[in-house]
Amino acid sequence: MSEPQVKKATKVLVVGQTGQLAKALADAVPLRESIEMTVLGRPDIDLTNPGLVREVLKRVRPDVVVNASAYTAVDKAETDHELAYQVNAQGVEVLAKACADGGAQFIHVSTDYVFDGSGTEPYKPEDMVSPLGAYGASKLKGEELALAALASSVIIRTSWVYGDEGSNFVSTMLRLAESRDELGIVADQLGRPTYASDLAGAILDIVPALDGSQGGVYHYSNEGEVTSWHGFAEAIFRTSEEYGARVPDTVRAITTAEYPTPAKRPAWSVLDLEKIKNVFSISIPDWNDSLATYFKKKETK
Ligand SMILES: NC(=O)C1=CN([C@@H]2O[C@H](COP(=O)(O)OP(=O)(O)OC[C@H]3O[C@@H](n4cnc5c(N)ncnc54)[C@H](OP(=O)(O)O)[C@@H]3O)[C@@H](O)[C@H]2O)C=CC1
Ligand SMILES: Cc1cn([C@H]2C[C@H](O)[C@@H](COP(=O)(O)OP(=O)(O)O[C@H]3O[C@@H](C)C(=O)[C@@H](O)[C@H]3O)O2)c(=O)[nH]c1=O
Ligand SMILES: [Mg+2]
Repeated sequence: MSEPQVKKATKVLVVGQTGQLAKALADAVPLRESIEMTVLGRPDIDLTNPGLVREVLKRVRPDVVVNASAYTAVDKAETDHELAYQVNAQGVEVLAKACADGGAQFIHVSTDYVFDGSGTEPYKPEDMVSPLGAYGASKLKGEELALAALASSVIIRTSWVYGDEGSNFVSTMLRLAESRDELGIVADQLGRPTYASDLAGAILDIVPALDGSQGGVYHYSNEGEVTSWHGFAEAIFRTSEEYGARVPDTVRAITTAEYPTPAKRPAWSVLDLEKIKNVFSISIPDWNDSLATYFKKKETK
């Protein structure tokens, strides 16, 4: 007589405890019986400390590592190249190598800012990359180093991420609206936002499907109409007003030239989502619906 088959849970190590995506992953995991998750951040794991990274992986012995940590300060990276590269490039290589040594799969998150924004069609994962700033360049290097160290690495580029917690464009808009009557928001940078909970859900769908053959670059954002930061701000205020929040009288559409920043940002960063949907059979919510979910969740907190 054969023993009953008990399928072992997949052991996932998430790197980046305090970040938006890491928190969304931790929030989502209780819904997934087949996943056993450990979430670690600094000081317990630090991508700038290779010895510590290797030690943690040897101790935890994960089946899958999800890197949700990064140097994400886009403007600061312009004057802080060194640290941005240490975390987003070298640190990722160390992590990918440690995965290779320990026989773990690696899911790494990257960004739309690897593109220069001169495109006119949604960017496919294989389209030409040419980052405009140090953050994007450091993230691109991280992608390359991860794939070179471990060819089965699944790199997920995403865009305009906002989570329930943490600092992001949505929380910035809500904060500014408390005190400002007028805002000027760039209307000539186009893309689509990503709700961190949706990305976390997709990652947890992908985890049990990994078999070592899916290595490469994928794109994930929310679905829906292409918008601009200005369009996104308008949608944020439309919804926040329904929940009784103070909103600015005027949300002006401005040009990038009218909002100078240290780092250049792509004018077009719309991601084509076909590959991730097809390879992993996932469906992706519309960003307007996810924004509504974000506010609904906020209200019940
Ligand atoms: N936010 C966005 O709009 C977008 C993000 N992405 C990518 O998505 C991923 C998740 O981003 P998001 O959740 O928004 O990021 P956050 O900025 O919210 O969080 C970043 C996390 O990285 C950690 N971290 C920074 N440096 C190190 C280090 N040396 N060692 C270990 N951990 C470190 C931070 O920890 P600590 O608290 O200790 O500083 C923090 O927990 C990143 O790869 C990012 O590049 C891609 C597109 C858009
Ligand atoms: C606060 C503010 C911003 N902006 C503009 C600046 C910028 O072009 C745009 C968005 O501002 P943020 O500071 O949120 O943008 P930024 O930090 O560049 O967001 C990026 O973060 C990294 C980590 C990524 O990987 C990207 O996908 C993207 O989400 O809005 C205004 O026009 N008016 C304003 O009042
Ligand atoms: Mg930012």
